[in-house]
Order: sequence, then C-alpha cells, then structure tokens
Amino acid sequence: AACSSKYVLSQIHPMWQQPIAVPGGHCQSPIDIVVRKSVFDSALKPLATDYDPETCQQIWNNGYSFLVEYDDSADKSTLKGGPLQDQFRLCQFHFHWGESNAWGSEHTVDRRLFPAELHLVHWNSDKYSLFEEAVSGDNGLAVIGVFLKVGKRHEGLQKLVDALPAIRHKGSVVEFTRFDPACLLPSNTEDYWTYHGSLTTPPLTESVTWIVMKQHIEVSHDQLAVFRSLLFTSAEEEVQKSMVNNFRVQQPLCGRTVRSSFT
Ligand SMILES: OSc1ccc(O)cc1O
Ligand SMILES: [Zn+2]
Repeated sequence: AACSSKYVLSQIHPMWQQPIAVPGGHCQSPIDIVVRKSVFDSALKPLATDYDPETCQQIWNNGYSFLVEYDDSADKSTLKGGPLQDQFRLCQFHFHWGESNAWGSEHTVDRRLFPAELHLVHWNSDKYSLFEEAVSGDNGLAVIGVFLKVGKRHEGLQKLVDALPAIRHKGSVVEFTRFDPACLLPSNTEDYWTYHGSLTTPPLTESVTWIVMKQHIEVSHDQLAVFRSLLFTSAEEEVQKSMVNNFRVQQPLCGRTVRSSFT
C-alpha cells in the first residue's frame, strides 16, 4: 500500500471519530493487530528514549483529549532506535479512553480492547524543523502507543490526574512542569509492533510510524474515572458533554504489514 502523506479529506460526521470511509487513505490508524499475522523483524532495536522532564511545559484540554506539551525547540526529549533511522523530538502526549473499562483503546490486539491508550507523539527533527511541517511529511512522526489496564494505582500518573480538574473544559490550559513521561512506559520497551499509519484525529495525515508496546501499564479505576470527568465542551456551552469514547474506529489494513520486534 503506497502511503502518501497528502492531507486526507475525510467525510467526517459531526463526531469526528466516526469517519465513514476516508477516500484516498490506504494507511489509516488505528488498526487491529493480528498477532499471528505480524512478521518478526530481527533488525528492530529496543526503543531509545531520552526524555528531559525540564522540557515539560503545560497541560490542556483541546476538546478531543488532554495534552501534556513539551518544549520541542531543541533536541532535549528525544526518541531513537526501535524501527526508526532518524532522531525524533517529543512534542506531546495524550490519551484515548472509554466511558467504561470495557473499551477505550484505539488499537486492539487480536480484537482485544483495553480501557485506554497513551500516545507519545514525536516528530522527525533530522528531516523537519517544526512539528507542523512533519505532521504532513513523509516519515514525519513517530507515535508510541501504550495500552492501559485497570489495576493498581500508577504513582507517576497521579501528578497528572491531580491537574485534570483545573482543565475540565475545552480550551483550558494550566502550567505543568517537571513530568518525566518515561514513567508511563512499560518496563519492557523491547517488545512492540510497528506499522505505517496516520494520526487518529484530524488532519488524519499518513505520516506516522506507529510503535505499539506489547506490555501494558496499570492505572487504578479511580485514576481513570478522573479522565472521564473531563468535558468535550467549553465553559460557555449550554450543554456539557463528558469527554469519553474519544477513540477513532478501526481502519482497514489495506495490505500493510505489521512487524514485531519479538517472536
Ligand atoms: O491520536 S494519534 C495523534 C498523533 C499525533 C497528533 O499530533 C495527534 C494525534 O491525535
Ligand atoms: Zn492519539
């Protein structure tokens, strides 16, 4: 499947998550990862993340999810290795989740749904000088996906959970500093699946090297409940809508190969 990086104009319903068909898009995300159809590639290296917590700047509600944004004006928080040939800069991370613990992730593994999924978004700083250029460029982005399961409380996540009430409404921003996103990675960063796909929110550009970790992280039921206390709507709107089910429907594989770094 030739994955062009042109803007994909999708016929989207008012609820952007449910684009019916994305004409011209043959490399869309998310997908179901069929484990037995993934192809082991011994050349795939462990992920090499080098994040500087001092580059953490703010947390805000963009009306789709909440984003923790990093200063990406220099190569301070970087991702290399894995399937990547170039160096990528961390610019933000965000999550997708459901209204119940039964669903919420964007990717699935043999159709298995998780209650939530973390996306760490990086752009290719060897090839581009700004995220905005990379987002629609070839080999522009690398996104690490980590599944969340409900279990024990995640101590590192709590600082982020405590900041959420301050950004309940769309458009609200608060300062958020000294957060090390490495604490959200699973202990095993050697085992992952990787494939070529797209953003799962508009502009849905097909510029993403996806790296989906095999090992999940655990968060508590109460921590996830705070995610669901966020709102899609701004303070001025009459009707307030809970920010839940902010995941996109799965997209056709269109002949793409999913590689695995493990057997
Ligand atoms: O959902 S995946 C994703 C990746 C990059 C981005 O800038 C926004 C996104 O939502
Ligand atoms: Zn995402």
